[in-house]
Amino acid sequence: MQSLNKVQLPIIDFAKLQGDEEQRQLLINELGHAAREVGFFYLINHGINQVLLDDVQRVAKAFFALPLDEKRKVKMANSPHFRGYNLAGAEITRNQPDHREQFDIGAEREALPLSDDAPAWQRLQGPNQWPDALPALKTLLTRWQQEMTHVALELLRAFAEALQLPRNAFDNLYGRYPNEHIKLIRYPGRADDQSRQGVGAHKDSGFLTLLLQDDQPGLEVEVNPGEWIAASPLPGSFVVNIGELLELATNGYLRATVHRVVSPQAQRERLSIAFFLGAQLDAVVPLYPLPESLSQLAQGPSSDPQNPLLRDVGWNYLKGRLRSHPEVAQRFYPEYAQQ
Ligand SMILES: O=C(O)CCC(=O)C(=O)O
Ligand SMILES: [Fe+2]
Repeated sequence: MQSLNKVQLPIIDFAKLQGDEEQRQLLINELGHAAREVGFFYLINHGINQVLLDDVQRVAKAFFALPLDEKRKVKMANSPHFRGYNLAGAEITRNQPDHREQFDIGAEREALPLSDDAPAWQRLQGPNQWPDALPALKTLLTRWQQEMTHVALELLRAFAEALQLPRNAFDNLYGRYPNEHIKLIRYPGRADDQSRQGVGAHKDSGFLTLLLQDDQPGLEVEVNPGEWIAASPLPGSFVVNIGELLELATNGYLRATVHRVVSPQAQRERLSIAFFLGAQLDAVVPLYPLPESLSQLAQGPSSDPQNPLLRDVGWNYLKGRLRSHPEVAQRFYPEYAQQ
């Protein structure tokens, strides 16, 4: 393990996208390299106001500080749409509990009226659960979701350019209804003799993830098999990583890199806010025709054999949610919980 506080991942300066043509090209090349070689990078000058970053972190902290009773009123186990609060230890990655407490929201939409033959993933759409005890949470996270979607989509278009595809190549995949997902996460400190799995090693399932972390280390990235480096906190930045949908869409040319979080030491805690940009639930991920110079480097998506990828976005997303949240699975999706 190398120094925990050194910044070792590439840094992408998003302001260059607004610069002259030379700067734009530079940024697009850097982005292509970062995504291909590491699959993780810091995004700086992303355009989201520091006041909003601070407000969202503050309200997330205030949420976790609510009495347990208030948090339980919005527990995820009540929601067929996988929205709401989970106690630390409730989520499972690689068959082990994750020691993190979390609050999930998604795109705020009405649940679909379901016919008997509707695919189960249609139940993923629906309203969020908001705590009455903290009305600012809804206001701030709704704004956060809008602004983050904007940044993520601009980034995705820059990715398309880096792949020498038309700028709007991915537009019809996320379509008018991108499947956004926000997770507020608190990692409690753990004693040395306890499991330190904050979240177990995994790939993210969507297109892109943008993560706002506080000043506590813990996030680690597997840059080569068995070689982990720290994604140390870099103030004002987002840590961005590629999800499985982009890996799938590029036949593995882009990497969805495995990562994990190691719990803080006892008496500490770590707070992070993840924004996952997914595709429209009814989309099917095609294989995009990359130019020869890129496609010859693509080796196929290196899917986790324990967790094969599906091109049908809704099914792929549902599969991930069922695996992570067995309580919701058993209550609302019993026919799939058995499998
Ligand atoms: O909290 C973090 O730093 C990372 C969280 C993460 O990887 C995830 O929730 O998918
Ligand atoms: Fe992740």
